[in-house]
Amino acid sequence: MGGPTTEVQVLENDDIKEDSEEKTNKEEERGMAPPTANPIHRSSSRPQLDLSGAAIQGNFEERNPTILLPNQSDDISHLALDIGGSLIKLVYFSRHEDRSGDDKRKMSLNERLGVSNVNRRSYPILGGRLHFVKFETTKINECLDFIYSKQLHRGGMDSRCWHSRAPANENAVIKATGGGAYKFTDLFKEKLGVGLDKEDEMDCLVAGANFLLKAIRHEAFTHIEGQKEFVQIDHNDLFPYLLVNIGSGVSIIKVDGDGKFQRVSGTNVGGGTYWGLGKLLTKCKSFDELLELSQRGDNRKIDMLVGDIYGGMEYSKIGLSASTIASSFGKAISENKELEDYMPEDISLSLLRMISYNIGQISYLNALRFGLKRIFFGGFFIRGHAYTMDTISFAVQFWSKSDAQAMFLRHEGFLGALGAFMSYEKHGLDDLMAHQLVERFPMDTDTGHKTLDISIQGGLIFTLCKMISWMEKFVQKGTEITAPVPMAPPGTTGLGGFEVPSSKGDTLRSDASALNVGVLHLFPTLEVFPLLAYPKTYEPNTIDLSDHSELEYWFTVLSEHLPDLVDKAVASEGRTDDAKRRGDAFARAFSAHLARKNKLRLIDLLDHGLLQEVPINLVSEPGEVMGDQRVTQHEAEIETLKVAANEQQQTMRKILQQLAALNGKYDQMASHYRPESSGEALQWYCWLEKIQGAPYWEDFVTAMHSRFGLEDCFGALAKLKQTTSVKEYQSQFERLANRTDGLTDFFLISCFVCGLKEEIRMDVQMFHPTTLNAAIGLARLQEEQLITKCRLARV
Ligand SMILES: Nc1ncnc2c1ncn2[C@@H]1O[C@H](COP(=O)(O)OP(=O)(O)O)[C@@H](O)[C@H]1O
Ligand SMILES: CC(C)(COP(=O)(O)O)[C@@H](O)C(=O)NCCC(=O)O
Repeated sequence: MGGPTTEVQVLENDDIKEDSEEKTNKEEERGMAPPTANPIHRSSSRPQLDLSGAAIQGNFEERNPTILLPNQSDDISHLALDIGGSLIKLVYFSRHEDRSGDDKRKMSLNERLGVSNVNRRSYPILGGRLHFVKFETTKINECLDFIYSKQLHRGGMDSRCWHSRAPANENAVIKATGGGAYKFTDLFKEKLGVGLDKEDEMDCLVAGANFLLKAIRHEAFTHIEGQKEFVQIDHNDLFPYLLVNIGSGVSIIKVDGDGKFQRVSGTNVGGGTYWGLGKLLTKCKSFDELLELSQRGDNRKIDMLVGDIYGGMEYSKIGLSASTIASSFGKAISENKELEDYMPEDISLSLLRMISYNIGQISYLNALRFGLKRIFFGGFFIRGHAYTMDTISFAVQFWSKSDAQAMFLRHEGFLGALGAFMSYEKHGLDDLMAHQLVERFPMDTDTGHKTLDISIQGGLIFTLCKMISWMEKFVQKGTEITAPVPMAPPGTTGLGGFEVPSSKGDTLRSDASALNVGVLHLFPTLEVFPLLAYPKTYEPNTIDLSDHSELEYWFTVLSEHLPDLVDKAVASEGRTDDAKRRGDAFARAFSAHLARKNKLRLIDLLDHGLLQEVPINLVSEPGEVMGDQRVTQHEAEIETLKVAANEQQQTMRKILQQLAALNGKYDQMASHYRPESSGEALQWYCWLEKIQGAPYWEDFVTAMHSRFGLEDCFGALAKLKQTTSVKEYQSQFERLANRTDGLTDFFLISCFVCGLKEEIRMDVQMFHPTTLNAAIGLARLQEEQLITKCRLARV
């Protein structure tokens, strides 16, 4: 891999194109310092960063997945950098509104209905994501171009539009850590017109690791003999631990708390050594190429084993089997061979094993010094590579006799950059109370709104789409919850023997993965409106808000007095930090709720918990035995959707009743799909309810379909099978997919791949495509190969 060294997790080509087009219109010269801007500034009134409820967005296999910040209300425009010896790491925040590519097609509900969010100014519901991007340090200009094209140094594209006439800020700074923060200060000033506000590298590594370990579920995992298992971290029992950051060099840090740590050791044999030596010895052009080579290598061709020294025997007295490596690269001295006589594959594997094992061993010895049992490994040397992790784990396990455990982090290389990002707000992580706020006020991951609230306002098809998309997320959540969380120490694998490991990391997963399966927290609680004086005797349905002026009145009262209300609530709890945080979260959730002002009863305005808790244990796990058949992941998902849909009947009934109250919304929806049906839908629904009562969801959808002839695109999509060429299948699939809305990429890819002919599907599945385009491309490739094979066979 010579060229594609830039690995961007979320960037889509369209984005680059679009951004740079806009840019060339506005700026004449590429790479010049910007004349005007809304730069990231340093001021005491800087908007607050809210990391509460942070959760990974992406499937379990994805590395460096984006992190959702569902409760981020202030419009922050943070970008932070870690400029290391080998790579530059960027972490930046984007709001949900900052849509790109596909998202732009999907209008927000309010846009569709022409409703403006009146509360936005006082309590904007933003939410957003943390993005993770990396570049080679030697190609720093690409990084500068990226920042420039996205205007990240000025707070992102949107802010530029809003404030394009704002004067330049001479003191604009970006938080940066790593050696490059010193080395490249002038370059950043010259090219982007911003200063680099330097943060200590070790401080940042520790802050980033603590954040991930405390606040992000499914971040840490063990990797033993090819088996990856997530580790549940107990926030209250995290410290002390050993943090080993394997970057160009290796830093070994004993972490005792937030901001409490000591760099206890390090080694200069690290990632830079593997990449540097490997490049010289194999002539590889990129790190990934070197890593890929190792997957086909056999280190015994070049490593000297105990058996080579002991004439095929083991040295059992000191516990060394014949296959134990006695000396890495040792065979090269005793054989009359030149470098060219060795396979680059074998050299790469031997080197990788030597360095990984050595780091694992040194790390354990340091853990032993301080009596630590848990060692977390970060840094981009690891690159999520199975063999590297297995080797490190093996070394720790072997030398500690299974007493210590090696664990890895999904955001392995971004610890420093995350720490720098967090240094914009230097608050302790103990403040965060991870997951708490989001559980109280669950947000929709795409919109930042409460999950089902948004569905209630929408047209029915939109609601249906949202439900399905929501249920997919629910499935994901359910799987997370029901998945076993191993805490037991790993077993031993043998007596010092280091056979050629079975797993060399079969496929090197691309970093540029952008699966969009979010994590929702589905535990809303029904609570009495906080400031009711006499909750027990309050009869909520006394005021009918079908009178528009009544509605306006109550709406104004509730929204205008929201700040006072929150203030009183916070004061009633002694203005503690916790009370303030909860007050703020309540205000945001409640203002979103009020934005749905087409409510008829006061109770609806006051009630911000429509959803009842959904029983999670109904979710079937992939691979679970159903009757005689093991269901595939996809089938399990569909099954789960059905189960979840049935479980939702009661809730759906409520929602449908409310939908009926939203005068004309049915008609909007129906006319959208069949213009001539305008005006009929509400009438039809009233009649339906009259003859059979509020319908169950499935009955309703069926009735709706037969009455208005709406196509069940979702069902059809899930059932669609390839019968002719991939091209034809692709067209059919796209036709149906175009008529749906709100389906996640994960669902679409899964449907597409499952519908492929078996001989094509198997190969496509092997590559775990992370975008629909990739899946289509792979399917076509596989089809071509099959055709060629057939042709050749005939010849
Ligand atoms: N695409 C890549 N290009 C170069 N090195 C990479 C790449 N991916 C992983 N690495 C490995 O990661 C190491 C750098 O890790 P990192 O944590 O970024 O450290 P640093 O801060 O020193 O740059 C490199 O020395 C190399 O071993
Ligand atoms: C100097 C460094 C902290 C720089 O960090 P890096 O860019 O490698 O991530 C690191 O390379 C290191 O800790 N090297 C090991 C030096 C030693 O202890 O021998």
